[in-house]
Amino acid sequence: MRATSPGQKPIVWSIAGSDSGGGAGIQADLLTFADMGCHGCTAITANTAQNTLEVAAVNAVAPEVLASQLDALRRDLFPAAIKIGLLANAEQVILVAEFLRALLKVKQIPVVYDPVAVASSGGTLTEGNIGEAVVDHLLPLCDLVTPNLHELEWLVRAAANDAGERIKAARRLCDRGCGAVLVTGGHRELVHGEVADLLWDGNDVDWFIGKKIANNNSHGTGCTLSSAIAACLARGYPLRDACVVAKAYVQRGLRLGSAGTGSGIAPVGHCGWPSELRDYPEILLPTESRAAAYAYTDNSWQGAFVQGFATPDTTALGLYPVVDSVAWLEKLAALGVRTLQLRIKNPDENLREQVQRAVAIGKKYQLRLFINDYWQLAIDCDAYGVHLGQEDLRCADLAAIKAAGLKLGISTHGFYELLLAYRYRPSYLAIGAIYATDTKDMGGQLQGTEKLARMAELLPEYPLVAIGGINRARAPEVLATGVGSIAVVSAVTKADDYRRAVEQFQTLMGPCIC
Ligand SMILES: Cc1ncc(COP(=O)(O)OP(=O)(O)O)c(N)n1
Ligand SMILES: Cc1nc(C(=O)O)sc1CCOP(=O)(O)O
Ligand SMILES: [Mg+2]
Repeated sequence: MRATSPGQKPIVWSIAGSDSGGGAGIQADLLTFADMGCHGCTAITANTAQNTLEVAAVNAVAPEVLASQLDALRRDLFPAAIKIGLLANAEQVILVAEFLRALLKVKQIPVVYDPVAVASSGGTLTEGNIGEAVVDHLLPLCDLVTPNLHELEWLVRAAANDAGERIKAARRLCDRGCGAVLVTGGHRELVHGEVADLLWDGNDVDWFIGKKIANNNSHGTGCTLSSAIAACLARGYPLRDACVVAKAYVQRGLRLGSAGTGSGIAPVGHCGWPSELRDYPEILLPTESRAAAYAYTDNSWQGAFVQGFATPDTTALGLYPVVDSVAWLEKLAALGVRTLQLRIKNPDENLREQVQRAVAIGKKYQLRLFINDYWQLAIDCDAYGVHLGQEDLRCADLAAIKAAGLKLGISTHGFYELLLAYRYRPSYLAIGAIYATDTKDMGGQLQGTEKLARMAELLPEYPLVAIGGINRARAPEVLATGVGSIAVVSAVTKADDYRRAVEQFQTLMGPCIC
């Protein structure tokens, strides 16, 4: 992973309380920002006297003390994201809301609010009930609010026990004006052994499911989660990617942290970027049977949930040109290219015949030939494999694709989609767009090689394909991330000399995997 010099680190503010025990609050936030490659700044709202057993005192700072910290930061260290934690009284809530309102007029910055009111040791942290001030003044300024179940119930004044109640409460909170709500489920399991967090973004439900870890080092998990999300947002991650990476960071801290610090609930560990897949949550799919326990229904998802598609003969699929005609397939197959895709976006009445001819060429040259989009035709024509996008997963008959023995490749754009697609255990996972491309409008969903390397690190043995804006000059940087295949459209089909382009890629990747 490339080191980032201090000057390049995104700045993240934490407006929160100090935990003298070093487990939660500002202390946890700064450790988290550092682990996630951000520079942390703080505006301290309260000086809490805490250890792992109790909250002995809260000691809110005076409004002018809080305001002077915020003003100093605004003048020099403008943030890329803000995390808000403990606000000790209604006056502080209103002060922070007014400050934010002015700041957000200068520039839109993601704001993540962890509505801390009660410490994990059970001690109350606020002076009086600040719930009304929070809902009226602060929520409308927040992009994400991250309550645990107690905090959710406190803010909406309703029970949030079963899955249906949680979804309803999250929707009600979101209706008060915040962008999204992430409800952490650590306190009550819906399915034994599973810690499920619920994301409601105003339109869709998502459940992120982690394995329960029975260690006694969970102090500061809420602060750490919200700080990790803020850090990821500061780094430009989309919301869902930020949530799953942050959940993995906390899971890693629970797994690797030390349970022996203090004699009560020990601090969660801060153990660096989550580089192991086992810490990442499973994305719940509405088609799987346990979705009922999470009240997760979505009629736009059809078909059965199936896992485990045919594995290719190698994890390194090599140079992978994506072309729009049978003629291109034949020309490239003749040059020794082994992995190819037929991607016809404007089909005419001859589509079936084109797929049949493509499959025949595939068999003649023993290609790993994937048919894009047309999974039914691919099955009918006995193709080697099919490539599907995220939207296709809702309606394609994946059970039929698997039963027919076809290989399945799935497109992904970021951590969330990667984890979602991985649930199916497809034959390969494509990650894009790595760079800007003129071939397809990717709506700015660019991954870059740093993120690609993070994703490749999670799945070291899995067939991974990088796609989007890759040319001969960029290929070494892409291959250095650990992916075994590069998919290209224009670098081959728009090359002045496609033979030379293929030869150059083959030289780079080695003939054995092409
Ligand atoms: C190898 C590879 N990766 C990604 C894509 C994109 O597929 P999809 O998201 O289905 O988009 P379209 O190609 O259908 O526009 C791909 N085709 N191949
Ligand atoms: C078809 C396609 N899918 C992408 C994805 O990220 O899913 S990027 C892409 C275009 C790739 O073309 P080129 O090599 O010319 O940039
Ligand atoms: Mg497609």
